[in-house]
Amino acid sequence: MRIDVITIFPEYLAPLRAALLGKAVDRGLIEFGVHDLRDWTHDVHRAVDDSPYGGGPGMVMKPQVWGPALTEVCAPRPEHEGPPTLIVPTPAGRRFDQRTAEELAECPWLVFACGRYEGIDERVVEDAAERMPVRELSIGDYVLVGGEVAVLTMVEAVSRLLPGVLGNPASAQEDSFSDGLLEGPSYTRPEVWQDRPVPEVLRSGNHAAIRRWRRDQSIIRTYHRRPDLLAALGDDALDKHDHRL
Ligand SMILES: Nc1c(O)cccc1[N+](=O)[O-]
Repeated sequence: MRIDVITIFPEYLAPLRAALLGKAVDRGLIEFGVHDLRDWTHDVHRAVDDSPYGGGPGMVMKPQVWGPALTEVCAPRPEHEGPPTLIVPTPAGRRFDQRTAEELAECPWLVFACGRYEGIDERVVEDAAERMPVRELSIGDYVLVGGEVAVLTMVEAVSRLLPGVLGNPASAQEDSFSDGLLEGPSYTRPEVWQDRPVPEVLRSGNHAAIRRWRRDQSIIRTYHRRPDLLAALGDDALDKHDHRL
């Protein structure tokens, strides 16, 4: 997979080359390109924004800067048959969740456009959508200063699903949300800590009972913390177990 990021703060994306992702890059599983949006400015102040039409607070990012940047960064590449998928992190986007991460993990080439201030002139996305798939995505209902943190979040959630990136591929299948439920509690040694024992079933060696206990704990935790996820699952997904919530 190739991932390009366009931003006015390239240094914000340094974590992409650290730890797990850095190893994936070293092993050729992911190719990163980080681009400074100001490289496509033409004035002495290297301005990337201007005041909004219609008035209002804040500034809007200029189409005359974003347009050429996207044209160049998204230009056809010999190693890719088609155009990239353009991802625009925005509080006004559709929710980015595990299913979205799974969909994006199937894309051979992603380009992330990091907006700042009040966002990017709407015509930039309209124009890009005539040449490539565009997805405006939100990682949550809160206000950030820009899209860079959202890009780091999405890139990690997507990259860990790529074959070979995680040491144990099974963990990508068993973690929270992979089956629509929250992950239940986890324990490790010692057997007793602060007079708190590890649940006996986990030490029983009875793998069927352990699977059942873990499933019940996931359902109970999801019921108390994220009932919206349970509602989305529907009854048939929960009928496998006789459980007490
Ligand atoms: N929430 C937010 C924001 O305030 C600014 C850029 C991106 C996002 N987001 O992806 O959720």
